[in-house]
Amino acid sequence: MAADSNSEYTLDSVRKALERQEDTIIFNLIDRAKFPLNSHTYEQHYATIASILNFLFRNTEAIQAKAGRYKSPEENPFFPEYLPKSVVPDYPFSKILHPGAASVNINKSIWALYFQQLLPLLVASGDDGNYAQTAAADLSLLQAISRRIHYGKFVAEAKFRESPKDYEPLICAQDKEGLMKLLTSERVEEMVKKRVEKKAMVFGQSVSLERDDDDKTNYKVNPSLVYRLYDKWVIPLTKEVEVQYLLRRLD
Ligand SMILES: C=C(O[C@@H]1C=C(C(=O)O)C=C[C@H]1O)C(=O)O
Repeated sequence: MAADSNSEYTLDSVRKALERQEDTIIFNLIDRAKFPLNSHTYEQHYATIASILNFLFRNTEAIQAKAGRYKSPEENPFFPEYLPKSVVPDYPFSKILHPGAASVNINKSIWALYFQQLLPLLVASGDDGNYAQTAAADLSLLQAISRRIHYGKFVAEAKFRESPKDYEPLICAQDKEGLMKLLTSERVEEMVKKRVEKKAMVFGQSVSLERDDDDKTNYKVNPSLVYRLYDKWVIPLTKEVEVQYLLRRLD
């Protein structure tokens, strides 16, 4: 989002940015689902690297860090302990978030959920030998999911600015449950889940030039899985980021 000025920064503008990120996540789900599980990608078969995934992920993050990716407050690395310094000048991003935002990074939880719970539901079993391409698809999808979840920092800041007097007492009391209750909007959550399910139907349908009606039964990714992805992981983890950010907001 990188609002050009704080005046453009509202809960509505943040929600519009979250909506736009849905497209990126769904197309990355479609891309990963092109490959079977390709478990070889994740196993240690080589003396010099932990796995093809690990090798590609750490080196890609390192290159992207040198190009300045993680200077953006919207980006959070999976392996921050291995990142080289950026070689490009800093971009003057709007100072929207409280400095404590930099210490909020739940990518280790996202990584575990992705490989233990989501991936087995997303892909077919099997091996087609495309291990580097599979790892690249995992990387892109994990970065898209992580970006969306950590956008919770911007959501939380917008909510705090809208009603600081509601949030300050809960932050002072470090009341996680109270903060979670105050920031939750079940109406918005249900709308988000239904919208991503519908997008999965639209983006994932097979388009035919021979038939007038496109095939609306064979989707590239199961729309109900996308609903479940948001319901069980993306939304709860976004709210966890919101709470963690708010707990530090008055530091
Ligand atoms: C992101 C927000 O905060 C919470 C998380 C939501 C989500 O992850 O989609 C939606 C509504 C809220 O419960 C929001 O209010 O828009």
